[in-house]
Amino acid sequence: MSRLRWLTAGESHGPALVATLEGLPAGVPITTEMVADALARRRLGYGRGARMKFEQDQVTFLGGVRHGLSLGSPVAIMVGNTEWPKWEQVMAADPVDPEELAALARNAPLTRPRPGHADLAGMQKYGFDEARPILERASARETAARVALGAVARSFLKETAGIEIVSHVVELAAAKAPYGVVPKPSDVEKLDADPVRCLDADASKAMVAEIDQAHKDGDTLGGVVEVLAYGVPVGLGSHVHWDRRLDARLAAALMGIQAIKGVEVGDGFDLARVPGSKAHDEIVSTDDGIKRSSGRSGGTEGGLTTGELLRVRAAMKPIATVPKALATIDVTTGEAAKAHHQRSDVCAVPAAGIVAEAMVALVLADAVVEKFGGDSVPETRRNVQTFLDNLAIR
Ligand SMILES: Cc1cc2nc3c(=O)[nH]c(=O)nc-3n(C[C@H](O)[C@H](O)[C@H](O)COP(=O)(O)O)c2cc1C
Ligand SMILES: C=C(O[C@@H]1CC(C(=O)O)=C[C@@H](OP(=O)(O)O)[C@H]1O)C(=O)O
Repeated sequence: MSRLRWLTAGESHGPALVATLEGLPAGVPITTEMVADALARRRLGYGRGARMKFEQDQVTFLGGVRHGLSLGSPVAIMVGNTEWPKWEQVMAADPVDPEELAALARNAPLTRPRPGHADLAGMQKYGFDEARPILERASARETAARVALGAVARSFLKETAGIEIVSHVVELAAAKAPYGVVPKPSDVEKLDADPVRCLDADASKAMVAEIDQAHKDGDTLGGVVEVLAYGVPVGLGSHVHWDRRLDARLAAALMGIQAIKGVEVGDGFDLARVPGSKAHDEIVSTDDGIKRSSGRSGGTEGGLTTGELLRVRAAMKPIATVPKALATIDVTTGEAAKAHHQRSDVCAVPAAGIVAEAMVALVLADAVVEKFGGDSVPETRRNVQTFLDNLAIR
C-alpha cells in the first residue's frame, strides 16, 4: 500500500528538528532555498507571537539529496532552532549538574498544566511531575519539520503529475470569506502578502480586526483553512478498503496537525443539510472530456480522486495558552491555580494553512507513488502519462 514513509523528531527548544522521507524516487529537484522558502511561509500570519520574530529556521540536508536532486535514498532534513543556546542546559541530552539546573529560572518546574494542551494527560501517562517534558514535543514547533518534508513532496508532485497545492483562510473566529472564493496557484503570491492569507479583501480586514480585539481582550482565536490541489489525476486512493480511501488518509493527516479539531472534504458538513439532488456533482460530457457540473464532493468519490479539483478544510481551535490564563490546579499542592502563560500566538490559523498544504502534499505524494510507482522522476512521469493517455482513448 503506502509507499512513502515520513517521520519527525525533535523538541521545541532542543537543538533542532529532524525529518526523514523514505521511498521518494530519484531526480526530484530539491534545494535548501526551496525548503527555507516553505519554512518562511509557515512563519507568516498576523497574530503570531514573539517567538516567530526572534527565531529562525536553519535548514541542513543530512542525506538523500545531491547537487539539487533526490537520490532515491531516504531524505533527511535538519531544521535548527536558533534559540538553542539559551536552552542548552534545560534541554541537554546528557545529565546536567542539578545545582546548576536549579539556578536557572528557565528551568522552573511547570506544575500548573495548561487546559487545552497535552500537559496534564501527558504528565499522567508518561509519569512526569511537571509539563516541560510533554510540552516540548507537543508544541507545534514540530510542524516546521513537516513543512520541510512537504516542500519535497510538492516538488515531486509538480514534476511527475503537474499537481499544485494552494491554501487560504476561509474563516477566522466570526469573520468569513464568501463561499466560492477559490484561489488558484497563480494567487499564491497575493495570498502570502495578505496578513491573514485570505483572498477576499473585506473578509481579510474583518479577520485582522478579530485578532486585534482578541489581543486587547487577552484572548486567542481559531478558524478554518481550505486546501486546494490542482491537477490531481483520477484514481488516487481506492474504494476497496477503509485505509486506502484517499479522503480518510487526508482527514487523518490534517487531524494530525496540532489544534485541528475538524476536517471536511468538499462541502463536508453542509452536505448533510441539503437533499441529494443538491449534494452531488452531476457528470457531463464536454469537449474537454468527462467533467462534473459542480465541485461539492471536493474531488473524491468512494475514496478515489475523480480528477476534479481536490478541496479539503480543517478547523483549528483557538490557541490554548490563553493570556487571560485559564483555571487549573498546581499538581504539587492540588490547589486551584492559573495555568502557565509566558507568551503565545493570539492566532496561528494562517500558519496552520501552510502546514495543512504540507500534509496534503505528503498524502498525495504517497498516493502517486502507490498508484504509479517508478524509481525515478522520468519513470513516474511516464507512468502517469500512460495512464492518462489510456483514459483518453476510453
Ligand atoms: C502553527 C501552529 C502554531 C501554534 N501555536 C501555538 C501557541 O503559540 N500556543 C498554543 O497554546 N498553542 C499553539 N498551537 C496549538 C497547540 O500546539 C495545540 O493546541 C496543543 O499542542 C494541543 O494539541 P491539540 O489541540 O491537537 O489537542 C499551535 C498550532 C499550530 C498548528
Ligand atoms: C515555535 C513555534 O510555535 C510555537 C508553538 C507553540 C505550541 O504550543 O504549539 C507555542 C509557542 O511556542 P513558545 O511557547 O515557545 O512560545 C509557538 O511559538 C513554531 O511554530 O515555530
